[in-house]
Amino acid sequence: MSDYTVRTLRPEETRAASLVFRGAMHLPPIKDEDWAVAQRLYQPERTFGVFDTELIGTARSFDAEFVVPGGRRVPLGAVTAVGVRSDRVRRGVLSRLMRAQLTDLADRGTTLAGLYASEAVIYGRFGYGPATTEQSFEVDRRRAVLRAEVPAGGELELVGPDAFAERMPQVYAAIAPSRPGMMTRPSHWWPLAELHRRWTENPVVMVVHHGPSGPDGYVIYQVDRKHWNQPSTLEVLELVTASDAACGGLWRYLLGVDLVDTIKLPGRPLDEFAPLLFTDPRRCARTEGGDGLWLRLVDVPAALAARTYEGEPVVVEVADPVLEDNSGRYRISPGGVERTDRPAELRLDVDALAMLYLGAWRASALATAGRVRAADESALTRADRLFATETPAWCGTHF
Ligand SMILES: CC(=O)SCCNC(=O)CCNC(=O)[C@H](O)C(C)(C)COP(=O)(O)OP(=O)(O)OC[C@H]1O[C@@H](n2cnc3c(N)ncnc32)[C@H](O)[C@@H]1OP(=O)(O)O
Repeated sequence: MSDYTVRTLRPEETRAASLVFRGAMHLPPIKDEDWAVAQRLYQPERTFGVFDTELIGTARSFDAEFVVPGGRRVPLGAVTAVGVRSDRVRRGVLSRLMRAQLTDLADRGTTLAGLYASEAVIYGRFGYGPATTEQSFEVDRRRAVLRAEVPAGGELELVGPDAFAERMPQVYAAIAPSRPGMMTRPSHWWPLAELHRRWTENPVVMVVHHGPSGPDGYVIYQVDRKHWNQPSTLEVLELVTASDAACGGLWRYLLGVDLVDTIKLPGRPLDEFAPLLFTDPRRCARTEGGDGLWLRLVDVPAALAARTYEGEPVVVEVADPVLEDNSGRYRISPGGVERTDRPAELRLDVDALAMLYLGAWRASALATAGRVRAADESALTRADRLFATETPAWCGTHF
């Protein structure tokens, strides 16, 4: 086994980290003219590197706030840009990075860590579990007709490219994050949106809906139209609405965009209502679905205490081999969460706890898969009720 050094990178080393990550993802290096923007993604002290003779693996995180069931916001470490050089994989480099990063996040008092996984087999062993589910739709724009009852909507504002960088953060902060699973977008996130606009061939368009008390919805999209006689697609990059009028107004707008055949709506929440808006719901067809945000409870007692519950108490024994302080028994009830010596009614690993945490998965389903071990059926029934949520969690922010 090689000797490795694992440490946080200095600002002048982040470009090498970007090169390692992008190489691992089969992406070209960031060009000189874009680096001034890209380097703003790097929150100081938050990029880890693994070295043998040189840098061979990296992972970074940035701070945000995350909405948990019940509406409270907790500190989130948003983990991204994970990559190991292809000639050094499967030698434990990622394992060292994950251990260092999680220990660091715990020392900083972070409650949760979150990431989007390139492959679903990577992060479970480090305590991450798929905690939100997303689905995608395609609207046959030329044949789709809105139902007459859909609200007309209020005033719309087309945000020009010059105003984008200023308006987007304002509008996002005013409307989101509202539902469980959403997160704030700190200064270390916004350069991603700017890089996307620089790198995409098709113009990115933002339209804001104004309600009686200010912005209450927006859509960001781009249209891919290769040639005048080929079908063209409008891809919705973001659609957030906080009122029925905003929803109706923005959908009327989208259907009215000329020269478009198909509207693609990727990464939507499980309770997406778009098909209900059309006289023929099949004109808004579900095309795919799968895992969205992966969560890791970094501080299990703080994370469990932050969300709300309904029903009867249950005693859960959590095993966390990476952050061992989390291991132990917790009595979870609507009145609060406490460590306890009472006998365990459910036993599970910390990655399975992440799958329960936002209500995406039920304890009884995890038990069927052997991921939760229950003393009896009643403990499962109580856990199903305790962790259930009214609104399916959805993040809507990629990083
Ligand atoms: C949040 C994000 O940034 S997602 C992007 C993640 N990055 C990528 O997908 C880029 C391409 N892939 C890579 O860079 C690397 O293969 C990584 C980062 C996924 C894994 O790095 P490695 O250093 O090879 O991982 P490491 O050797 O520590 O593996 C730990 C364990 O996970 C397993 N593992 C790691 N990656 C994979 C994988 N892609 N598929 C299957 N198993 C994997 C290993 O086999 C090992 O299992 P073991 O403990 O049973 O022996």
